[in-house]
Amino acid sequence: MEEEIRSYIKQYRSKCFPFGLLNVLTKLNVTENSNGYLVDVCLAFPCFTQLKLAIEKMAEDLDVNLDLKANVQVEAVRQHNISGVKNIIAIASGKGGVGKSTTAVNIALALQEEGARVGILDADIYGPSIPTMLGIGDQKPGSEDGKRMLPLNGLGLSAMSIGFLVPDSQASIWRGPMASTAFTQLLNETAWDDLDYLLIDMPPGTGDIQLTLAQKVPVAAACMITTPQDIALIDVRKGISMFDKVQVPVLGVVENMSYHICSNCGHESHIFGQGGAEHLAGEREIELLGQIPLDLEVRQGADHGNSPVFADIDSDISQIYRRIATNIVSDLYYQLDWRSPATANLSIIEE
Ligand SMILES: Nc1ncnc2c1ncn2[C@@H]1O[C@H](COP(=O)(O)OP(=O)(O)OP(=O)(O)O)[C@@H](O)[C@H]1O
Repeated sequence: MEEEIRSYIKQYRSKCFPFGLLNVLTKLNVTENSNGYLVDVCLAFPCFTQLKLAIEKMAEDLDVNLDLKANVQVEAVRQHNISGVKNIIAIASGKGGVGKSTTAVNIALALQEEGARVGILDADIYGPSIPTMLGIGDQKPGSEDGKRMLPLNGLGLSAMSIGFLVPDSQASIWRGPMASTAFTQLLNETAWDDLDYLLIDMPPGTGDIQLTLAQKVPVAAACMITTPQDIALIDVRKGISMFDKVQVPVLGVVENMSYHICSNCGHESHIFGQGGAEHLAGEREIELLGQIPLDLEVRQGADHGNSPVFADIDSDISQIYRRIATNIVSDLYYQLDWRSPATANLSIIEE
């Protein structure tokens, strides 16, 4: 039976494991136990939900009782000198107010649920909202060595924001160079603690500040957030071009406020339009990473520092964020070893 289990794992394929489940395992031990068999694995990226589905299917197909033990060991896809962080992912939007910060927080929480160590850095110098969204707006970071700040912890995430350090009114008068210096200081002078992923909540827009950040920070990849509205999609195209310019791969686009489901009758309405992000993804050959509904609990969570992803990991909305989070990190794993300029070992010859 041990051999049957191993060969099942080798041939198991799904959207999350297109090259087989074995391809993403850095450890696989199968041993008999009192219940049946124990499958003990180590994953190369966080995807507990998809792994559990695979193991459940295997137990059914092989008609055997299986226990699962899993952990995650993520590698850096790009070399850099930010200590305590393996992979930096920029969460960006062209237009303001599309729900970028809310989505960044919920994706970070979903990644955490899927088995990763995750941090979030609020680069929105002019309107830092991460402290409020994580319910830690009234806290101040300390320091152990007098040199680097300790990140604060909100809903299990390591977090740093200019909002912890200076009043909003002070940061809002900073000019471009001052704002980007403040941000790079925040990134470099925080004692990040062995994070698999640091998500950067980028300031909205595609101006000089955003360009400088994209250039200065060793970002492994970017992920764009948009609403289905034409005006947001126009700006997100500019954002993608900006990342192209600085050779940061854009993994895909997340459509936020994609639809709304009426809590009384279940009718689905497309308040901000329909099909826009899908069209954009096709046009720019990037992935549509997922579609998030306009949801009351998402809004309440963001306002009160308690996300629905944290409150109920099995709810429908949690599953949507978890799927998006897994799509992002699996893309990073499968694609970036050859797409990232820092790790590329292919040369493309134009004919
Ligand atoms: N899926 C959603 N469902 C309901 N409300 C949402 C959703 N996403 C975001 N919101 C709400 O929309 C508002 C704007 O969200 P958020 O602050 O995340 O946007 P942003 O793009 O980061 O803004 P800014 O450009 O100012 O940084 C917030 O009140 C948030 O609660």
